[in-house]
Amino acid sequence: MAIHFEQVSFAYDDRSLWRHSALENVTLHVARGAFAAIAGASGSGKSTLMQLFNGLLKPTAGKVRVLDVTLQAGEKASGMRELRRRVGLVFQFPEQQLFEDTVEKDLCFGPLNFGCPAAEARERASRALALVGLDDSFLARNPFHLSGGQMRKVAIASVLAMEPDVIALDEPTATLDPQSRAELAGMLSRLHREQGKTLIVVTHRMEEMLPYAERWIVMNEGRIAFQGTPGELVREAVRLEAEGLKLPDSIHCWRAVSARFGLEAEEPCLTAEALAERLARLMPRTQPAVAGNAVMNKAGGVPENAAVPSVMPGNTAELPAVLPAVPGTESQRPVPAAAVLGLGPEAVKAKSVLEEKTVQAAAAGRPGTEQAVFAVRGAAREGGG
Ligand SMILES: Nc1ncnc2c1ncn2[C@@H]1O[C@H](COP(=O)(O)OP(=O)(O)OP(=O)(O)O)[C@@H](O)[C@H]1O
Repeated sequence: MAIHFEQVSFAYDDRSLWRHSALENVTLHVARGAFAAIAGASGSGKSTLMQLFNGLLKPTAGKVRVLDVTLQAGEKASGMRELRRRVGLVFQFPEQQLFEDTVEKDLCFGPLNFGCPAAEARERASRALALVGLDDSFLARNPFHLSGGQMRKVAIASVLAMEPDVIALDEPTATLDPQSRAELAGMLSRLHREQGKTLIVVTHRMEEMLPYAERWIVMNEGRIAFQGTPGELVREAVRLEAEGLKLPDSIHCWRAVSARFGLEAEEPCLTAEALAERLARLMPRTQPAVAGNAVMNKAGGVPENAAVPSVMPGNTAELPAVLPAVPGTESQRPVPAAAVLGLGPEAVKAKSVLEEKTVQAAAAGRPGTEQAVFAVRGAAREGGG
């Protein structure tokens, strides 16, 4: 186990008049090599939790075990320096911690500080930069002359240069533009897959990490509201929303689709690609190549005069080959998949992660067609998502 918390509580300014309890009775575990995500409302204790991972904060009650170091409330711990090297924390806006006049100096700072010889520190700097997808030409550049996304990557590389076993990042994609956010999320996933690092990402954009995180921890007012797999998260969705957690639309969309087609026991499809492939497999085997070319009205809803087929499990032949276009509307956006599938009122909850995405789903083994092309778009909900 990389991280194990046993009934951990933490209070800022403990034993003072200003005592503020941030964590209460938290028991959690993250396996070695896992990709975990921590979600929860602002102030729910996510950043505090993260700072307990490398002993930056110590529990005021309970026991924290990280790798082979135990931090017990009220006891002095040994091995803290090594723990800080092995568990790298990337704080919000890490680029604010860059301070040298070249990227190379910034990347070498940590390793040199931990006694690494200069030549090895430079090798590590180059390797860390490659891991975040930047080449050696960046080494000589001034970090303050880079784009926001590049600075963020360099700041993450400066933690990677320490070659930690566990990396915890607090809102790594905050304030980045959509393309840099997607790039960074993909880069973290690669780091986890190819380097076998234990990765823990604090996020309030759950949808960004849903394709990657295999374990979720949800905080609510300093307590654990949920921990488990994405499938378990979907099953607990109603309770979590009742407790005030806003869940991403991809979860609503899968709940609606899985309830409609009796797929609740399956692993959830929480990305547009996975959902499109699953929908492709619902298609009848003899279906010709399909293009969902119906259009939406301006509000993004289902056109009133669009035929909404009734599709039941085992009765998928009723899916129309080509969805009807609606005259007199300007939009040429694809019709909402959820509504086309006859999901009715549930689909209203499913504004899309799938939005604006046309997905090619392989439909292997289907006579007569090599690919079913789905123009997939979830039903729009004003202000949702
Ligand atoms: N240095 C501090 N001193 C006193 N209280 C603090 C301190 N840092 C955080 N807190 C309080 O502890 C609680 C948990 O804060 P924390 O920053 O861990 O939440 P969070 O879930 O990470 O929030 P956010 O998503 O806004 O970053 C909050 O009530 C916060 O006000």
